[in-house]
Amino acid sequence: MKHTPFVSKSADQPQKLAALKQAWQEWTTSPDILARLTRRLSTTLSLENQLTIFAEEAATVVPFDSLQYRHRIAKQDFVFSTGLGGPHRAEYRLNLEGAHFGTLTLLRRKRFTEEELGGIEMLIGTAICPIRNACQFIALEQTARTDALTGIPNKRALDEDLARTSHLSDRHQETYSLILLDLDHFKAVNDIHGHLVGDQILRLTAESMERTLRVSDSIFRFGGEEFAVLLPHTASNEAREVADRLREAVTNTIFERGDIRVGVTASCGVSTHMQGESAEQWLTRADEALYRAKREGRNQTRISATISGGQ
Ligand SMILES: Nc1nc2c(ncn2[C@@H]2O[C@H](COP(=O)(O)OP(=O)(O)OP(=O)(O)O)[C@@H](O)[C@H]2O)c(=O)[nH]1
Repeated sequence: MKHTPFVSKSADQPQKLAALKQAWQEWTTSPDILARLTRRLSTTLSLENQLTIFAEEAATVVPFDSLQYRHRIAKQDFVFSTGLGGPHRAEYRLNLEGAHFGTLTLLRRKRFTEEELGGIEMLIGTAICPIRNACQFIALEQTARTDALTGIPNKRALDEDLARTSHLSDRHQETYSLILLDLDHFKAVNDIHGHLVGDQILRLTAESMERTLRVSDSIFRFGGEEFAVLLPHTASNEAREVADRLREAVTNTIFERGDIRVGVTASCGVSTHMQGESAEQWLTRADEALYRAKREGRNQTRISATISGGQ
């Protein structure tokens, strides 16, 4: 067990505690803008909230017409903008310890004075560490939602999106379908050609599926050789067509190296969200349909039965 040393009370502890109490009162009620900005920024890791706070506080000392921020985080553009802009701009590249954390621009109809520019720099100097933390938090969240092998969203991302989509489907009576696609006899591919070839086929499969889908559709790596596709505004018949197109794309994806040519087929299970159904129940129905596609010979699509019937 870890030994915790006994800490003796120092004689001046009451004074220290009183000083702490006073510092706390000053900290929480301080009219000092930098203290207030620091305190407010420390309450959130959301980059959007931080930029809103920054804009609010900055506007109290340097009025502006628009604040814009842009940064590319984890391969995605993050853009934030308030107001309508103006011809004069004060633009800052946010750099800290050799890394870049976006570009922040203030726009105004009236020219900025030197004093105002100095003031903005002080505010940015105060905000840059929290902004760096928020950028890194977004990047970490993105990594946690991404499959390392294929670079597409992973099962965690699917679970989150399915829960949100079930909710949306119930609230707005919108039609969402889910496809589970599983490569056929993939174990044999690994056994015959090795795991590295198997990995490459999984990457190629993900790429060709992505190319086949609409921008509004989302693809996930659900498990080892299993993918999921979420289709908004899509009923089961249309989803079956998409599933068949995906299977065709997979079949046409051939791995080639030297004399080796490896192709795979895929089976699909489709389910369309039913009112009141949980994400888990929805996913289970797609999985049952996939199981039927496998059992009935593979390289085919099966649709989960709904109230109006299925096949
Ligand atoms: N190369 C590679 N193989 C994987 C990965 N994840 C899972 N697999 C393999 O995928 C195979 C899945 O095998 P099974 O579950 O028996 O399924 P199957 O051989 O595709 O057969 P059916 O699904 O019934 O058609 C196993 O050999 C796993 O090792 C991966 O990331 N890379």
